[in-house]
Amino acid sequence: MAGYDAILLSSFGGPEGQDDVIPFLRNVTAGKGIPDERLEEVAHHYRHHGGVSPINEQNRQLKAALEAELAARGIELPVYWGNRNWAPYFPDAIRQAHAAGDRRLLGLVTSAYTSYSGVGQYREDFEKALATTGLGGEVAIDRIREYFDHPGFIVPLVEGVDAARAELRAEGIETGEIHTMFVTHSIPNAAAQASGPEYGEGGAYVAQHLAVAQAIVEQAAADSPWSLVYQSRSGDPRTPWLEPDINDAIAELAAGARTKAIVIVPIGFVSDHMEVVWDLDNEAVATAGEHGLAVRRVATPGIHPAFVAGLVDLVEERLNEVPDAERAHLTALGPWPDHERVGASDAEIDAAGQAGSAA
Ligand SMILES: CC1=C(CCC(=O)O)c2cc3nc(cc4[nH]c(cc5[nH]c(cc1n2)c(C)c5CCC(=O)O)c(CCC(=O)O)c4C)C(CCC(=O)O)=C3C
Ligand SMILES: [Fe+2]
Repeated sequence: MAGYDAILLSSFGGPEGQDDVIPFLRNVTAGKGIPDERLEEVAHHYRHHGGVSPINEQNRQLKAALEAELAARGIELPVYWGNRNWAPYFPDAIRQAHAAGDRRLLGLVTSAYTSYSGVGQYREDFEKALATTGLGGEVAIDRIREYFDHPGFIVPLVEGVDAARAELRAEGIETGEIHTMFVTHSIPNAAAQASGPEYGEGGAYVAQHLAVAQAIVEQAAADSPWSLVYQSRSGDPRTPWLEPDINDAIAELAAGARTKAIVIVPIGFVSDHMEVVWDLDNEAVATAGEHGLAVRRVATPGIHPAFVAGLVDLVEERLNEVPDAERAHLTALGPWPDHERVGASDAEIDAAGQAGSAA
């Protein structure tokens, strides 16, 4: 059995009051060239919600749910929580783990797909946090694989699609009149390509989302039209990002005679955070209404028991060093490979441990 001492729940972080909004946005956008206009617009989304992003509370709940599931399975691993952009920050979480004697951390990232934001940047975050704390020779962080096609992630979405379609049919809308619209975060075309050029146009990022949409359509037996669309673009307007935008896609669908309702399925995010409650529940739902379409927005996995259980399955997969051939996955792309360790080697950890106990 591979040795791990603890889980590091790793996330984005969000503001928890009006005074946090601008400092948070400065953390997110440091050196990224987001236009001021876009920042003001995004600040307004947070301001409208009292300056509070839902994401931290969702992570507190996820941490508690993971702890309960681990305890129920008799797995004695503490869960630490660290973020990229807001407290509790990664260096604090790592210091806390180290102080408790925990050295080998298994990073559980709240991001299901391959992208710079979801993978490369977390790796850099871990490296920076180990450098900041000076613990790079004593603490190791292994990261759990991308879990976009793990049943724990897909099953809650299938349930949501089923329920939304049943509701619409109960209102007299026929199956063929319902369009299932899968939506994820737009990223620059070049960034999508860089996520895995061997996967063709749009790289691994687009390939993974298309595969997830297809898997959900199959499992939900949603035999009506569907598409993959994008939300929340930012950056310089002259830079090409993944399209179509969800609002444009809704307007185009409404122009045809066939569609009477859309089911919006946010497959890009693991919880209902600000991009979901603002860009989807506010803007996209309003766009659908303006075009006379009925609309349902499916919940993200959040703390659905199947998702929590799936995450703990992913932890067990690493603890038990389960071979690739036996790893759960629902698309032909999976199981996605594990990542290289960040920080200390086992030999360094053992050596530092002995030095510590000798002192
Ligand atoms: C792929 C992806 C994920 C999913 C994977 C992952 O989880 O990482 C994600 C998650 C999130 N993004 C979030 C918030 C923001 N993202 C921004 C900016 C950007 N995101 C991008 C992509 C992604 N973002 C990109 C290409 C940019 C442009 C600048 C850049 O190249 O980085 C900005 C700046 C303003 C703006 O441009 O919108 C904000 C405030 C929150 C927290 C929400 C809350 O508070 O509830 C979460 C979970
Ligand atoms: Fe983002």
